[in-house]
Amino acid sequence: MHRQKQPGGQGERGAAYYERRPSSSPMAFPKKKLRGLVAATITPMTENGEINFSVIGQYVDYLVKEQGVKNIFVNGTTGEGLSLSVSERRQVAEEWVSQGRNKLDQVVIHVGALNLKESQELAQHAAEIGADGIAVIAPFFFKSQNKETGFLCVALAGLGTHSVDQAGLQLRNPPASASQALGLKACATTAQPKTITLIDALISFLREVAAAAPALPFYYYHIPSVTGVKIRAEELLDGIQDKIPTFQGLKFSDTDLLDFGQCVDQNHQRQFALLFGVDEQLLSALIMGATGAVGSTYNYLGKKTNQMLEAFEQKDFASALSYQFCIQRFINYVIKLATTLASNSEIHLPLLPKAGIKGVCATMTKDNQTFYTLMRNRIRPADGGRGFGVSQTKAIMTLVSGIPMGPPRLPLQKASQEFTANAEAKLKSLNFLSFPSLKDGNLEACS
Ligand SMILES: CC(=O)N[C@@H]([C@@H](O)[C@H](O)[C@H](O)CO)[C@@H](O)CC(=O)C(=O)O
Repeated sequence: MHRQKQPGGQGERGAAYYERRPSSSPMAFPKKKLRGLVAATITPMTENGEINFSVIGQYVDYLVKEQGVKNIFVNGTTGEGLSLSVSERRQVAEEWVSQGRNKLDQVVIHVGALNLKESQELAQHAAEIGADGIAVIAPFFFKSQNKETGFLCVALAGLGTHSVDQAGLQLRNPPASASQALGLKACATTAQPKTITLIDALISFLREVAAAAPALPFYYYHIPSVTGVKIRAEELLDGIQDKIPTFQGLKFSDTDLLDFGQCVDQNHQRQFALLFGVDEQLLSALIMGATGAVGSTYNYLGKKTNQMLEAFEQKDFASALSYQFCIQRFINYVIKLATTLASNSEIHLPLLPKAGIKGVCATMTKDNQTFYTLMRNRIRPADGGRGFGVSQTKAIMTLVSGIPMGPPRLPLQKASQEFTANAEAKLKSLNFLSFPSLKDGNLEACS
């Protein structure tokens, strides 16, 4: 990033030191492609839930010096972007850009929101403060839907082109009487159904946001488990640059490797950055052709994951696999731990002792066992639907980095002390608190 202090910046803080790039100027291609690890940054908070800007400078240094991570993704899922006000999102973006100057390679700001105006405002702001890219999730309250909009009537002599839809009717095969009533006699026989797909509608939204920052690379942030917008990313990619000229890539936070593989397969000219977002499966995605990765664990397992990338690069697949398995052991442990603790603390049933569900089940009737199993499977932390969420990431990062990340915003709940103690013991047993190399004989620690 090449930012200079300049007077007249329009940052939220009225700061005079943000380089301004006119957001209407065309993007200077080719821009340096986003590669390698990208940490999905946490938004540090004080114990009373306010943003703790004071530690962001220290956080940048930690990522660069201790984890070897020089790209960041701000205000995403891990950063609780959707739990912050627009004003807070602007301030957080400014602080990361400012603190990252001359230290970080790329700062991508997630500007997705439930409404277009806010997204556009944030996109424009990201351009003004000199961010390196913007990313957008699919809006998930009013989701776009597949919709047949009616009938395009083609080549109607004497009538021009009309559609039944324009007249407010949505009939699949309009009877002649309907067409006659509309004065569209020829339409009934020449009409073609016109379908606006969910993807078309989503792209229309994304295009409008991208247009608000035409000088910035644009990334689509695909995270269907959280948004519920279950499109196939490969379909979105088809011809995308014709529709969004600033499109530069995809952040793929999903486990569907068929879909991801097909994204890579159609990226013939290798023009897009295809960034994988499921940290525990990164090696599989690298084999498929991922060009980089965005994730929460790179905040504190960046060094370990970089070792995996290096081994992969050198075609030392056995070592790469060992690193991936080590990382999986930790993530798998945390998923199970968080899920079990959530079950124990959220079900207030008289029979539940400290021993946990397993212990209870041994002494239960079959019906009760089934009930507990059902409850256990239903209970998940609110963030992401699985055991690994923002609360856990904040607790682990605090532990590993020593930088206080604070609690998450409501409705998320702070991870319990029990969680933190167990996670710490696991990190120690895996030697993850000192990040040694596998090649130095630490394989045992991971096994
Ligand atoms: C659902 C979720 O939060 N996924 C994480 C992963 O990094 C995830 O924490 C990790 O793979 C552990 O499961 C990222 O994809 C999210 C992310 O990049 C972001 O915070 O924007």
